[in-house]
Amino acid sequence: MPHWQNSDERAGKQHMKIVVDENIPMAQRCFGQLAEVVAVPGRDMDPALLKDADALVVRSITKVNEALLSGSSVKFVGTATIGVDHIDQAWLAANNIAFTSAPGCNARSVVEYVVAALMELEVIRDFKLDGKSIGIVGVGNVGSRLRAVCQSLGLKVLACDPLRQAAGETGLVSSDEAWQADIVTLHVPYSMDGPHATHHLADFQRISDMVQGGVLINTSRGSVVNNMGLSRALDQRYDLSVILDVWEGEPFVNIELANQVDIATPHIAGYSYDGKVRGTWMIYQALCQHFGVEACLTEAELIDRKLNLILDTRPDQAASPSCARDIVSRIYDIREDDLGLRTSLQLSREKRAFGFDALRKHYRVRREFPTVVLRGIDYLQSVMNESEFNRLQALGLLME
Ligand SMILES: NC(=O)c1ccc[n+]([C@@H]2O[C@H](COP(=O)([O-])OP(=O)(O)OC[C@H]3O[C@@H](n4cnc5c(N)ncnc54)[C@H](O)[C@@H]3O)[C@@H](O)[C@H]2O)c1
Ligand SMILES: O=C(O)[C@H](O)[C@H](O)COP(=O)(O)O
Repeated sequence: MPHWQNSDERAGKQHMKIVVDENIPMAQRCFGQLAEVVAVPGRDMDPALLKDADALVVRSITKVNEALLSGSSVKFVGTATIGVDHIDQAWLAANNIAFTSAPGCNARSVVEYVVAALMELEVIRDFKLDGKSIGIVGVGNVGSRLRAVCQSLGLKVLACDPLRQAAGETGLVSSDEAWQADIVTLHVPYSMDGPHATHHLADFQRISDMVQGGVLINTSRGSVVNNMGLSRALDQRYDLSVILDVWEGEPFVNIELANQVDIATPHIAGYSYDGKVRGTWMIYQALCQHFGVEACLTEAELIDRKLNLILDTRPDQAASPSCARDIVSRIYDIREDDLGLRTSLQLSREKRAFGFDALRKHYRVRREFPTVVLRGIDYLQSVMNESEFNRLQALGLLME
């Protein structure tokens, strides 16, 4: 395999062109080894730009289909995301264009979003996580990781996934059972066809039938929840709490609905720094393989060590934490995302969509819990009650 490491060899490869979404971190570092990299906003990808390109690497906002690629020289498409509903995979296959996504790349980030949201709910609502049941709908990369964390947190997990059940996986419940849990969280791909289509999986009736004081969380795709149906249900069910990261019609957000829900964020559940870098790296690996080049960068090499996070919790350091949420919010403060979206919704109608995109484009560095070193663990154990300390232990932080 060629291994283009020196600049002469790289220069010889400049005839290849890779078009990438400008919001893909480390794109130049990874793909620049192979080709000329042209970075553009994901919503501005057009056929003229792609006509002479060899590869295209997108995120979820670019629809990749015949209209975009017909007549182009693109032979490889990658999406640095988990979701693939923006890709016409059948058309790509029929036209001999290789395709790869980044399964699981930001799954941990979504899990941490859900945990942070539930801990926040304990502050903003009359809600206590202890002793609750959680229905996890969809037990793939995100759902299975979430199940493990929820079990460590002592929640009763009711996981449902009819496709996995049909394939013989045990320990799953029916959809109806999962929807009777205190908390219902959706982790399914978006699909409009087939027996397990997820379009409007959560509709007015499903939501209206939730248990008293129930919590609904959607981090999958906006249209998995019928947004109008949810809004109508909430008109009658003030007792329900809702956390929405994804919206029908993004980058537009239904303002009335946003005002009804407890936590509203701009599709950033998967936006950990680690998850994004991992997504780029996975596509880089696949692209190297496709073009017969040896991948010479490791995932770890892409992580900027200056961004490593050490939290010292001892009394002479920052304010003393009394509960797990105090620590979680220092690593990932979900209120910043909620406030950002709500502030953007006060912009004029024309600017709101730009506001949504801008929040995502300029997203802060958010590290995943297992990369964070937590110092002063003996001290924490002495100041926290046992159940809070146990919660903290369930989160996978590196404790010293
Ligand atoms: N908000 C974000 O930032 C963010 C980040 C990552 C992923 N996502 C979304 O979350 C989705 C799930 O991610 P994942 O990595 O777990 O995907 P995955 O493909 O690994 O798992 C999805 C699971 O859902 C199951 N499923 C399919 N239809 C179902 C149905 N009708 N009822 C119950 N289960 C069903 C599948 O069998 C599969 O096990 C992605 O497709 C993506 O759209 C959003
Ligand atoms: O499917 C995914 O991986 C996520 O929804 C992803 O984080 C969305 O981010 P985007 O591609 O829109 O930047």
